[in-house]
Amino acid sequence: MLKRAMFRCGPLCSRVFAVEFDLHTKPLYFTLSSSPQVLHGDHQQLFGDCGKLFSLYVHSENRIEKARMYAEIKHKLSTRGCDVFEASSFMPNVRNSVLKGFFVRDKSTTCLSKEVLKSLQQQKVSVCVFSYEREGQHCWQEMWSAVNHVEESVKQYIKPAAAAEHHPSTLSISNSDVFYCMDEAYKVLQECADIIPESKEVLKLVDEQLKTTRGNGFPVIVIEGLDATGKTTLTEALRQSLNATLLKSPPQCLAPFRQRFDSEPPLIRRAFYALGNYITATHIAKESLRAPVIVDRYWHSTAAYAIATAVGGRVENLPKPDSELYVWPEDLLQPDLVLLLTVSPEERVRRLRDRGQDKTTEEAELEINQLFRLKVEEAYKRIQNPSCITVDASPSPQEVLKQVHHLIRNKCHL
Ligand SMILES: Nc1ncnc2c1ncn2[C@@H]1O[C@H](COP(=O)(O)OP(=O)(O)OP(=O)(O)O)[C@@H](O)[C@H]1O
Ligand SMILES: Nc1ccn([C@H]2C[C@H](O)[C@@H](COP(=O)(O)O)O2)c(=O)n1
Repeated sequence: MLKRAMFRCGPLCSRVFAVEFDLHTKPLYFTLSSSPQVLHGDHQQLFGDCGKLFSLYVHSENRIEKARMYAEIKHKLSTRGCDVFEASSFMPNVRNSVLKGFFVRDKSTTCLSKEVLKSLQQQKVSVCVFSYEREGQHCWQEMWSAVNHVEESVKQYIKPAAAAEHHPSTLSISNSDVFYCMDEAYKVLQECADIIPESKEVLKLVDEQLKTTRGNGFPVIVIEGLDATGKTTLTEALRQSLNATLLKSPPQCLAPFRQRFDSEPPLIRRAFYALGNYITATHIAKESLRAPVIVDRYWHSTAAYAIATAVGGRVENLPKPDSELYVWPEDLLQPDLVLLLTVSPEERVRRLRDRGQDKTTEEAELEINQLFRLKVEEAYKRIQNPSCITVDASPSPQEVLKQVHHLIRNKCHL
């Protein structure tokens, strides 16, 4: 079964592998060769360091199963005290050719990872073990099995490869992390209906919404931004000052299901948020006939967070600014104006602290989160049609409101 799945993904020798060895640089790329290849620099550091080195890849024809298994492995490995690097194998420029996995380095004397590997071996996971020959400075991989430890004696040598033009994760974002039409997100929840009963309730709520097209009504203004940038404060002030209707995405009717879907892997979680936007869209269409509408988060949030999560490491790994991945879904109601609130990282932390965020979460605001925030903000800015206008939200709430009124007057003639 495993071999058949791997065969379908293309022969190993034609695939490129990428390991997120250092989040601040490009992934480390390599291919497989039948002859030994001398390793230098980062390749030598990854493959030549002490400790046992493994790679794990999930194979399943069922995308829901695959996504959940991947998340489960990630969780299992993160609690074992090993070094875990996200990895992928792909065919250059071939969409949906990506297999996601991990590199695991276990430096413990008790071989903590072994137990995890054994439990995974029963599942649709391929495990390779790496061996490094110090004198010849080369490394090879072999398939691993819980019984024999090395299943096949065929050695495949690591051969450094040039960096791919586009980060491999960008090959699988469309309709896995970001959904470009409602039907694609709908299908995901249909596929998980048996294992996540709440999916049926969400789909029922989607079905109940009338398919609406927007008439010539009042302006629709979306307020976007990272958490604690002041969206709630501003949207409430706008509601009062413009006599507007305030909506949110996800809408209130999905609130009882949000926690459930937040605990699911990106494929399922993002499909849930995507459907939330379509429900909010029908509310926008209706309410904008009566008054201006202010929306707290919408598609920009769904796409920006999804892209920033899917793409590992640094901002440079994001899809290029002209990528089709930033294009607004054709079947989703468009707002008239999208404003992106930004504040400095220091000011955000201050606001989070003042809001009473607990110490643990605050402490989690470390560099890795800083990288993530930079990617979310950059992805927000790259989204097209409609693109967003950045608003410096550092001044006082009154000042921010004044700036925003000015923009709304100019852009929406309100
Ligand atoms: N312009 C401002 N200057 C100083 N503090 C502000 C400003 N706007 C909001 N705050 C404060 O910052 C904190 C976060 O604001 P708010 O809840 O409006 O942000 P948010 O973007 O809605 O956050 P989240 O997305 O996490 O719900 C609150 O304590 C709020 O009182
Ligand atoms: N339309 C939306 C709204 C929210 N999200 C996701 C993105 C973040 O993970 C999280 C932030 O929401 P908050 O904590 O501010 O309520 O929810 C989304 O994907 N799409």
